Amino acid sequence: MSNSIQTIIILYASQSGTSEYLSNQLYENLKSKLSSLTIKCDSIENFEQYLSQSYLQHPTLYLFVISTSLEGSPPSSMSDFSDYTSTQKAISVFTSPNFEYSIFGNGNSNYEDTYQQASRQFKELLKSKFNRNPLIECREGDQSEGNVEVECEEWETDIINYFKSLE
Ligand SMILES: Cc1cc2nc3c(=O)[nH]c(=O)nc-3n(C[C@H](O)[C@H](O)[C@H](O)COP(=O)(O)O)c2cc1C
Repeated sequence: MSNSIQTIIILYASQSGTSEYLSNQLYENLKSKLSSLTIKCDSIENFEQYLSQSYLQHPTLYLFVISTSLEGSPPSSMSDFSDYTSTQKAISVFTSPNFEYSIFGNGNSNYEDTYQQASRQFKELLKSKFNRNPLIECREGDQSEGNVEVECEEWETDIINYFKSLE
């Protein structure tokens, strides 16, 4: 299934703009390097528009870019999505054979106990509850290591290489 992906949807959860910025850069770069695909980029607030059966009639790759915020919580823009993950609708989306995903986590390891908590919780949910593995290896950027942009660029390279390898 996954080799016929025609659509990539980037959904970002950002509190103060870093993940939004990374997502917009990713969007521009993927559009120019994977020009035959349909690519969209939006805040995770608008998830319902994209996690829909109309998109999932065909294999679709969802790229989640998720920051961890205060005390390990997800950004406020992700709260409706977090509620949604325990609904019946979400079960049909996350178990759809056309749902493919990867996750980029954005955090700061100075917050030792809650480092990357928001992205890791979502990753764990997809694995343990829905038995789904990422199509492309998930990556994380650590602000305290100053490697957020580099890691995100590596992730972008992995994504591009995946599609180029199918050509
Ligand atoms: C008030 C505050 C609390 C934070 N708490 C955490 C945390 O618990 N765990 C973590 O990994 N990063 C934490 N961070 C780091 C953010 O994830 C990091 O700054 C990220 O780049 C913010 O992304 P955003 O601009 O997309 O919201 C925190 C940052 C701030 C400003």
